[in-house]
Amino acid sequence: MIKVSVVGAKGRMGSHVVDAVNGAADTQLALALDAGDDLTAITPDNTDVVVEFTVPSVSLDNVLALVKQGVDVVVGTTGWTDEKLAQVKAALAEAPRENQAVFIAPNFAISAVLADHFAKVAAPYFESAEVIELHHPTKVDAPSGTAIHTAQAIGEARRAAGLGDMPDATETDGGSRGQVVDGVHVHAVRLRGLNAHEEVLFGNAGEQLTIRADSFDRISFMPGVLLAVRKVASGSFPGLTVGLDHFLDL
Ligand SMILES: NC(=O)c1ccc[n+]([C@@H]2O[C@H](COP(=O)([O-])OP(=O)(O)OC[C@H]3O[C@@H](n4cnc5c(N)ncnc54)[C@H](O)[C@@H]3O)[C@@H](O)[C@H]2O)c1
Ligand SMILES: O=C(O)C1=N[C@H](C(=O)O)CCC1
Repeated sequence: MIKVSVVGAKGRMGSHVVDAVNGAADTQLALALDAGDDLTAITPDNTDVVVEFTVPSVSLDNVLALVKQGVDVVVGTTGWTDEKLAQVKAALAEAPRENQAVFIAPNFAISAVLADHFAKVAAPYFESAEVIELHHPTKVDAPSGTAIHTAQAIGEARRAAGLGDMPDATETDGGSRGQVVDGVHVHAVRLRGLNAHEEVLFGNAGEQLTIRADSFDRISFMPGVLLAVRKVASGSFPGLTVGLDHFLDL
């Protein structure tokens, strides 16, 4: 049995994770903590893997504290930058247990992970690419972590293919062209009724490719969360790993 503690357990995602951990045959819930609870209650004695779904403003501190406490961490919270990731790597280098692991996924839904993968494959073949992410209006960050990840992957694939800047004659922009991430324009929609959705648009003269992923319900993230818990608990992924694609045979 893998002993799993959940941090952010009362949140929209955390509460689903508690149910998923309780429902799986090979995982058991250790502690379910939320804001105001004492993170030091989590120890290697009671917990194999912590699942962290909180808010971008606190996630880094939680992860650094948990690494110091000697437990492996699976993180779904967004807001990760290269600088924050470097802090996690540094903490892991000083971790009390050998081969400790932190796994961070911008998105645990298979549809989103595949959309990201297909976008990477498509990117070298198109002159233009833009990302539109659409989410529920209670989301606190924009653009989504997933959209940033997708845009960075497209930017990297374009650079590797020797592609230059995208065509764009815009001279005046009050914000309508979105945020530019790694040379890719990213647009964020917040709409009551939505959950988590992403569209990647690719264009050439006379043609367009659209890749779209729709997560209608938060249960769509749970198989990915459990997969990450199992992979991390197996001890085969020491150090920092970012992206569920590392656990899939893509
Ligand atoms: N990776 C993915 O697949 C995925 C999917 C959905 C959401 N997310 C991300 O997960 C995060 C959480 O989303 P949500 O919709 O569950 O948000 P939410 O606001 O519903 O839940 C966040 C929870 O964290 C708790 N919290 C705040 N500060 C805390 C602290 N210091 N210690 C412990 N708990 C604390 C809050 O009380 C709340 O219960 C966001 O960053 C979101 O973008 C990621
Ligand atoms: O609901 C959210 O908030 C989501 N956040 C992640 C992101 O920002 O990419 C994943 C999708 C859902």
